[in-house]
Amino acid sequence: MNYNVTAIPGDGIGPEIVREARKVLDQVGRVYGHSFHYTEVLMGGCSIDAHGVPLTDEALETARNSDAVLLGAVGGNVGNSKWYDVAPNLRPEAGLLAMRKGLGLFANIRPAYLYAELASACPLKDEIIGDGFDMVIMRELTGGIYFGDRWTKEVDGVMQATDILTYNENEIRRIAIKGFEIAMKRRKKVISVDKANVLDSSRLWRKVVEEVAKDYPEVELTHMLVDNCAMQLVMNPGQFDVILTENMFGDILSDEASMITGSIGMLSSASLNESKFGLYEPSHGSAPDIAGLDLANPIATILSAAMMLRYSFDLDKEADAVEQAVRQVLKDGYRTGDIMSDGCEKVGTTRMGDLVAERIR
Ligand SMILES: NC(=O)c1ccc[n+]([C@@H]2O[C@H](COP(=O)([O-])OP(=O)(O)OC[C@H]3O[C@@H](n4cnc5c(N)ncnc54)[C@H](O)[C@@H]3O)[C@@H](O)[C@H]2O)c1
Ligand SMILES: CC(C)[C@H](C(=O)O)[C@@H](O)C(=O)O
Ligand SMILES: [Mg+2]
Repeated sequence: MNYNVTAIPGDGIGPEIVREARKVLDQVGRVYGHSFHYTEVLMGGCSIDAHGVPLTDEALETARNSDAVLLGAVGGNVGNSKWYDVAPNLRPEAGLLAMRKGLGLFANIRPAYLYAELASACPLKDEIIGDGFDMVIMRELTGGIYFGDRWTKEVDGVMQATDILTYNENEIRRIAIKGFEIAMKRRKKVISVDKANVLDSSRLWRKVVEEVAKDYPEVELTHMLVDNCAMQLVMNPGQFDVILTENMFGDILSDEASMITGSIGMLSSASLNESKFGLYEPSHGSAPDIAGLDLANPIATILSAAMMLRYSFDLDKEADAVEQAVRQVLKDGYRTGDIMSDGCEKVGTTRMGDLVAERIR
């Protein structure tokens, strides 16, 4: 089969990690008889430099008309990049948010799994790691505080900034359904994370999630406050199967979950709409501190490409092959710097991509 993929390298380490994910996809194509055709578009800081905006209408249309999108990352050094001090809609990250919203990608799936080989890269103690953990964070991606009204103004001589957090019941219901559906294919446990002791939006969240739960009697639903969840993730990560949560809580908790897998360079992600269309990107950012140095771990992006094969193209065998190849590289003792441990061989971004591609069977 032929698949049309919009490739968005973006900024910082983006071009390096997307190049490696494409290398692996191309090898999948050779071994399994598929062809992946890529159209590259600009998004983020590089688009600001070229076109004056972080995402052009043409780039969004190219993405919309393709079968799936593969993204590296966007953005510069927060606080001191040339793209920082501009209007909110002209920042690199605004390109990504516009793409998520424009393509209706409301369901963000971020799996956090501890490979046995990376146990020593996990900052938690052995007794906490126990038999490891295998969880999925189901994050709402097109609502909440990211997309509410915002303004900065002076009131009585004092600067004030406001960001509004709104959810409606339909937005909550559709992500809750996705969360329960994915739980049905896993260990049938949903922990819904909110701040219902303080926020009205969280109270509505809890109510709607409970309504949806009635359609999934086999799934065990519990609620957890977000501050407790942040603590439980490092105290007993094995208790989580599916974490269902809103946009900003999911952003924060997924970075925390990534670190206990060994490195943020390991956490893949899929952002899906109502159908099979999706945008696939690592959970991490553009890592400007290591850009261009062949230091970035490409595994999160490679595993995101595996998610693309599984969720958008229904190529389960091929997705398994990519995940198995990553596991084999780790078993064979190769590590990028972020997951390095004693007795392993340290490799750079390019070599890590080669090693995974070579192991596609
Ligand atoms: N989806 C995205 O495009 C996305 C996601 C998060 C952050 N960002 C943007 O990225 C920029 C930098 O943000 P940040 O520094 O807070 O987060 P970051 O994830 O880019 O980096 C945090 C730390 O993790 C390291 N790191 C990240 N990815 C790595 C990898 N693959 N291999 C090895 N080390 C890795 C970095 O070197 C850095 O030390 C900002 O402009 C931010 O807005 C973009
Ligand atoms: C870059 C930023 C807008 C983005 C987010 O907050 O969603 C990132 O942190 C992520 O996790 O994908
Ligand atoms: Mg994030």
